[in-house]
Amino acid sequence: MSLSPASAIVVIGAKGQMGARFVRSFREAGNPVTEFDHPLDLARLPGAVRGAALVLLCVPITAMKDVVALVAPHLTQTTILADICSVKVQPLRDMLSQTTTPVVGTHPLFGPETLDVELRIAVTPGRDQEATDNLSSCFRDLGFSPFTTTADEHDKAMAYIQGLNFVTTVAYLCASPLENGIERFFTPSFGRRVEAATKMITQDAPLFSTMFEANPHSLEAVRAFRSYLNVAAGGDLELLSQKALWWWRKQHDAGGPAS
Ligand SMILES: O=C(O)C(=O)C[C@]1(C(=O)O)C=C[C@@H](O)C=C1
Repeated sequence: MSLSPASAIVVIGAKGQMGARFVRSFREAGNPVTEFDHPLDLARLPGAVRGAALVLLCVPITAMKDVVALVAPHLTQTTILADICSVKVQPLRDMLSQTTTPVVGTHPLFGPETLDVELRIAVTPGRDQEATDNLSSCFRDLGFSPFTTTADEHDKAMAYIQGLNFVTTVAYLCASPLENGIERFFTPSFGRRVEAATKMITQDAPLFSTMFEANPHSLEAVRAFRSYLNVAAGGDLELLSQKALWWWRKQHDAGGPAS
């Protein structure tokens, strides 16, 4: 069954910031949306799930297993179960192990307030290719830009894009002297770095810590970073700078960065 503006949608975690964003998008497209949040209304849940074309789990990764256990008995062969967690290997495992019906993993690569940029969503097939295709085309109709990947490729990339971004930012700020009056020495480029880190550290730190723990590639990313810090400690910044230039040259290069 393909998803259309007439399809009934259930959003669990609807009062969370991302859940609320998806509720709004589906409603604007005309979809009837039934909202659930913590604590789950177990009297309403079975009927809503049975009549839904899509059950979208917008719950923390730590709650995934328990929430899937409550939803799974009411899923039908025509209902797609999907999540929006920032890692994909573990949530897909939680969904697949407790169901026999269509499953799709997704990760919106933006925040609840992101506007004015391409809103990309990583989509990782779980069970039933048609469900992946349907959900991707539904996201496209809502104005998002979905692309398909595997759970492992996703988690590996996000260990660097999100995990290492967080780890290196907190470690860098901790390593910098925490002294009153240091603001006097701020340069524009350092100011931009602190500004870019503000939401991550002041609001999203628990989210990033949870992602780090749940991503199987986190430690390998930290070790890779540490090996480059060792090169810096040996003084070879020329080598590091040359290698880092790959990020700006990669449009022209066929391969990856020179090792
Ligand atoms: O709020 C933002 O602007 C975000 O980008 C949020 C952000 C991120 O910082 O990486 C946080 C978690 C999601 O998995 C995706 C994006």
